[in-house]
Amino acid sequence: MEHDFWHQRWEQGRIGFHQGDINPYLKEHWSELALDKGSKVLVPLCGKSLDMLWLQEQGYAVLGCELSEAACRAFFAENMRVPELTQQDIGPVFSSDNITLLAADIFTLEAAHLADVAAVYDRAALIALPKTMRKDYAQLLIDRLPLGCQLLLVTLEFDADAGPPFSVPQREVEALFSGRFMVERLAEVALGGERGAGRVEVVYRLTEARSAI
Ligand SMILES: C[S@@+](CC[C@H](N)C(=O)[O-])C[C@H]1O[C@@H](n2cnc3c(N)ncnc32)[C@H](O)[C@@H]1O
Repeated sequence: MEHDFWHQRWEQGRIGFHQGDINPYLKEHWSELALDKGSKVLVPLCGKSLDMLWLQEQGYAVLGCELSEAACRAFFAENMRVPELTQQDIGPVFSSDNITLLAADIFTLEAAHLADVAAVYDRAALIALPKTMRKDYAQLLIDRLPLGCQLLLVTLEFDADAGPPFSVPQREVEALFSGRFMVERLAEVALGGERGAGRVEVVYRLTEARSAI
């Protein structure tokens, strides 16, 4: 997906992916990672997701990465926070109350940017990317996340190739991540309604495979 595609979506307010409430799978399954409070959680392709507020309220430090600077600004403005703004090598960085958003292309992140990350929360990140980018994204996480990292991943499955969002079946999740992580399917929920019919949301936990430790 080209950067312009996403910048236009934000400029035009075509952000149907944004949820006005906390993601129910996050609330239900986050505790299954058994992550120590105070740990740092990476939220890739974070948009202005309210899930970041929930994670912070649970006692975690949040590191979001989002291409759109407008989305980063909207996150803080809409949640009544005035962030500190600094410029880093990869782009502007907004921080307030243990939430740091990097307004940057995820593919420019180096291991140093991800130091101390203990877990990743991916909702609508992997499935936002076309196939070749999904490979690069998974490889980036495999190569650059610190040892012992875990992921909570929410995907969509449906019978079509077009996107975003893209359908990412379990066999692809396994192929993408099994080089480092053990993939467990925690839950699946068939969506209803006109937009959801035929779509299944799937929640995975990815933990470091024994052989990688
Ligand atoms: C489908 S939205 C999901 C946003 C968020 N995860 C949520 O649940 O609301 C995908 C987001 O990824 C951002 N994005 C797309 N490509 C990106 C990239 N290469 N690096 C960082 N962010 C990117 C887009 O601007 C968009 O906000």
